[in-house]
Amino acid sequence: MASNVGEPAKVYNDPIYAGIIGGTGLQSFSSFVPVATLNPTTPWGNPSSPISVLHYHSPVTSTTIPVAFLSRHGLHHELAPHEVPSRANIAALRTLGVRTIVAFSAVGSLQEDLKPRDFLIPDQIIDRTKGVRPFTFFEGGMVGHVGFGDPFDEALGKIVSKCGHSLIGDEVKLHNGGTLVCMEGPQFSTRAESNLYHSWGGTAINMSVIPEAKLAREAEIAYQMICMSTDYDCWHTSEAVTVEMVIGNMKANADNARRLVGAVLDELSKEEHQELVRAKHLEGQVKFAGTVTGKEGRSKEALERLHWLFPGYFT
Ligand SMILES: CSC[C@H]1O[C@H](OP(=O)(O)O)[C@H](O)[C@@H]1O
Ligand SMILES: Nc1ncnc2[nH]cnc12
Repeated sequence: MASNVGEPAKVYNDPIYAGIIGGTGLQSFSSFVPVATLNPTTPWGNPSSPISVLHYHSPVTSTTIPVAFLSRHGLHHELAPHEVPSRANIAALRTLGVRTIVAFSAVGSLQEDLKPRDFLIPDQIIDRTKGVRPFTFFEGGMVGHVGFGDPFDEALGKIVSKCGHSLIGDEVKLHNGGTLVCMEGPQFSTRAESNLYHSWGGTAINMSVIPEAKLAREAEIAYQMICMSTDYDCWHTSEAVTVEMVIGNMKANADNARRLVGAVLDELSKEEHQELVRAKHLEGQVKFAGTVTGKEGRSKEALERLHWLFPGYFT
């Protein structure tokens, strides 16, 4: 509930089905109305940042929907890609009710056609992280295997793809489909690596989609990343990527990101998408995917953690 003294409240009692994860250059969403600031804790620690509950009023459906916003690298970008507590982020969002996440990322382009400031809705991932980030909820005495052949949610991806009309600027394009390479970082790629990813047909590169997308799948959350191209990495003949380049292009494009989210929320607030926003198509999947471990082999600690995330799923 919103407090009436001008400050956002510290609790919010209604379910929040839609979540936004902001990345580099997108640490807040000031165009929506802040109604609560939540500081949840989880069995996997604290999320990257407080979670802001924002109200979005859709001019298309004349409804107001609550959205949970979380800043991936912290409020001031203090967390490196390998330090992002993705399990806590996804677990905290799920526990608030979130079943649909649109996640933003600044990416380097691996193909000529994807120009800096263009948007990309990827549909595949190549994982080049190094295994140093915690990447599953299922460990320590409870094994689980979820499908990840299509790492993004197809239905949600289609909705986001339909919203390209919201972007302004003659040159700005929204590209549908493509392969996102996720590297470990925090250093950018070598030129040999960048050439390799380009030759593989990778579309873009970042340091964030793994393990976020894997954990969202484990948490039965429909997840789509929206990539904003900021540079041509270093395979291209133009100037090699620098942080200034990334931040500069992100700042220039932040308005477009907000417009795109507005258009996506206009769609998601339609009656016909209510099952999707609640990820009804994913509900219960993990109950079966997570029953590999026989009852005698299940550890009490793992069961307790999973019970927190999926009450009633595992005994
Ligand atoms: C600041 S350049 C590299 C950094 O930018 C991207 O962050 P995010 O995905 O959170 O927007 C990329 O993944 C790297 O973490
Ligand atoms: N070139 C690049 N490599 C990895 N992550 C990035 N994020 C933005 N540009 C990037």
